[in-house]
Amino acid sequence: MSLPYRRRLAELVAGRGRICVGVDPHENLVRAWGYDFDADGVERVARTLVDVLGPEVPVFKPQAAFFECHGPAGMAALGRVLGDIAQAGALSLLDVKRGDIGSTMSAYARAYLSDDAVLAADAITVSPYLGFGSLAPAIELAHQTGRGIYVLCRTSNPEGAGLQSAREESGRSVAQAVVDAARETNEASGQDAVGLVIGATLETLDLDLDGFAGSILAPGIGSQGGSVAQLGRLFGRAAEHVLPSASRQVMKAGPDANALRTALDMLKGVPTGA
Ligand SMILES: O=C(O)c1cc(=O)[nH]c(=O)n1[C@@H]1O[C@H](COP(=O)(O)O)[C@@H](O)[C@H]1O
Repeated sequence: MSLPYRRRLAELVAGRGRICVGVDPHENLVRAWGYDFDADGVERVARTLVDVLGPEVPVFKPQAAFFECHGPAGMAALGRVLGDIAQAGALSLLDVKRGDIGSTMSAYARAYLSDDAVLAADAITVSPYLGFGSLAPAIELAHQTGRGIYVLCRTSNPEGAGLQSAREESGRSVAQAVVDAARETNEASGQDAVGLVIGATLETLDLDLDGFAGSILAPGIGSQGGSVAQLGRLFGRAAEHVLPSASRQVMKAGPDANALRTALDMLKGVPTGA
């Protein structure tokens, strides 16, 4: 087993800064970079991005959807992108948002979190809305292989609030139940392999994150209106665990390498909140 994900992340963030760059080759972006929107175009954009920014970025988050929509050729391209990320010494957080009954979840876990997986990543995004307990096979494999999972908690999109802020009979919100289950899992394992996804677009934090020591992915920077400068105010003491994530905000600067580096520099410098 390699070092636990949380520890590898902390070491990389200490050296490269606290930022996650999303690899989301949208059709309009791929065309603006001068390519057709096919498996080849998506691969060129993604691999150029990783090639240019690789040494300065601790975590890349490829969005699987943009590769999956090109079928087997797109999936093969995704495999090469994951390989490039590893070559650059960065971590790959594959955004697949998987979630299913436990027996099926174990196959998804095997697809991304086992050492011999074709699409092995350092971490994946998962959905807890079939019940946090249904994620157990992914959590178990992540612990075994030193990988991580990020559990959707309070997402950046406006449609998420109704479901995620709904209350249990006890009065606790559904999203808070996710936080509590993640915290308990981390405390029991001592690995902090379970992270949370909490959107940078939230007006206020309607969650108690005290004692949560896993990584908190905060997508929604830039194109969705969130800003790195606001994260200290939004997350307070938990800000030290926050990994802000931006995709289009960086990628739209390409394909010029200097422009990509400038866009990345503008995103770095997250307040610690400590
Ligand atoms: O899990 C995610 O990464 C995610 C969660 C969330 O709450 N909101 C969210 O936007 N995302 C993903 O983060 C990326 C956002 O892209 P940009 O808006 O271009 O930075 C997309 O790949 C989304 O699927």
